Amino acid sequence: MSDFHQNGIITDFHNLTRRTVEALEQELCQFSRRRPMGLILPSLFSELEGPALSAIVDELVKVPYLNEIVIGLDRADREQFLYARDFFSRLPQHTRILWNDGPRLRALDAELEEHGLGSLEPGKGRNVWYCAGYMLSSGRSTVVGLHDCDILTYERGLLARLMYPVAHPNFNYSFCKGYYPRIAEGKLNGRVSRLLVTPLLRALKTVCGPMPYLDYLDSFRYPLSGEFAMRSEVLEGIRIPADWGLEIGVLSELQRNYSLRQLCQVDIADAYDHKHQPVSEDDPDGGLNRMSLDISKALYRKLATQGITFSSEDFRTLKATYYRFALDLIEAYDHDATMNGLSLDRHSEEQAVELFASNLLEAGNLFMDNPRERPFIPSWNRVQAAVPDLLTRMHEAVELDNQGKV
Ligand SMILES: O=C(O)[C@H](O)COP(=O)(O)O
Repeated sequence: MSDFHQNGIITDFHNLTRRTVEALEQELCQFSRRRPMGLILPSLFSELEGPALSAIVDELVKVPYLNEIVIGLDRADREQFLYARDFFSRLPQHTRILWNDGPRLRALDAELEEHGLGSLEPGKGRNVWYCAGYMLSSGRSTVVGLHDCDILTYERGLLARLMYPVAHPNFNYSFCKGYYPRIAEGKLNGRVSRLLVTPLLRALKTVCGPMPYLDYLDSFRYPLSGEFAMRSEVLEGIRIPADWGLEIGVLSELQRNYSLRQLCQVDIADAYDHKHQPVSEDDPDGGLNRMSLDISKALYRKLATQGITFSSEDFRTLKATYYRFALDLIEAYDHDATMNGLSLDRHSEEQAVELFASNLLEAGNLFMDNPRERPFIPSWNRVQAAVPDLLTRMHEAVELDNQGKV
């Protein structure tokens, strides 16, 4: 049961009374008449074969207020796309699959590249971006939700709670981020969020001095969660990073483009579990190793846009400050876990912190060597200015693919 604390920066929606999903859905059905709702599911083909997605679809079948579901399907060949059509066909909502690797969408991607707007690395960021474009072209939803496809603890109440603050016709929120504790099998998870992002934000406040931007990011209880809901116009204006900086990038764009009174977060689950990536100490291109590099670079780039300059000495100071904050937090997490009858492997937590600390320096070097590196995908506003009919053609391409003309 959560408390009712408000952090004074963004509004926090708690779960104080455990309302039933049916009660929430009844209201959402009414809201949907004024604010039609859609859902984006960024998925890898491999997730169709994993343990989570089939159960997620079983829950979505029962959701009565959604107008459309758009699935972005990555890493699928023709047979796999056809299998996916079958897999999602039991959804009663208006459902479309974006076959990102199919010839039609590939051709549009190549066209964007010719305009200097493409050449994006495949990944969740790019997948979400294309789904957003499709949603804009379909015009069916004014409120759009998004969640990962590897959630093992999925219940449709999670979606209802995520959509509610943005869907309520009398509320003026443009964006809502979900939060939850990542706990499973008696363990505290969420390693990058707990051991990198939180202590890094606090260290940056010490090294760079107080900044509203850092307080804002730190006010999110789970800044890396992949679950959010927004008004559809948000999709047109934001520039999303294509790499693991996606979540930090989205939050940063929201702070730039909206008043804080239009942003909120919501408690969406008592416990959340998903597919865990390895730390990958020896592979800077994989697992949490890569994630921590991308996130650190995303933060440095954003701070640079706020007028902060960094030198090598600053990165060394940041590393030392971060390390101290992170060790103190491990102690707090450990004690909290103990009282809750959970466990925490302090040795592997400290090993992860050592890796993240050295990645802060590495990310600093990469940032200084190549400050112009921009993993950002252009906003849809810009794409529409450059290629005005692209969204219409993308809509047609998706329709043909979904009719099975492949
Ligand atoms: O949210 C996070 O911190 C990362 O996605 C890692 O999560 P995990 O430790 O639960 O795998």
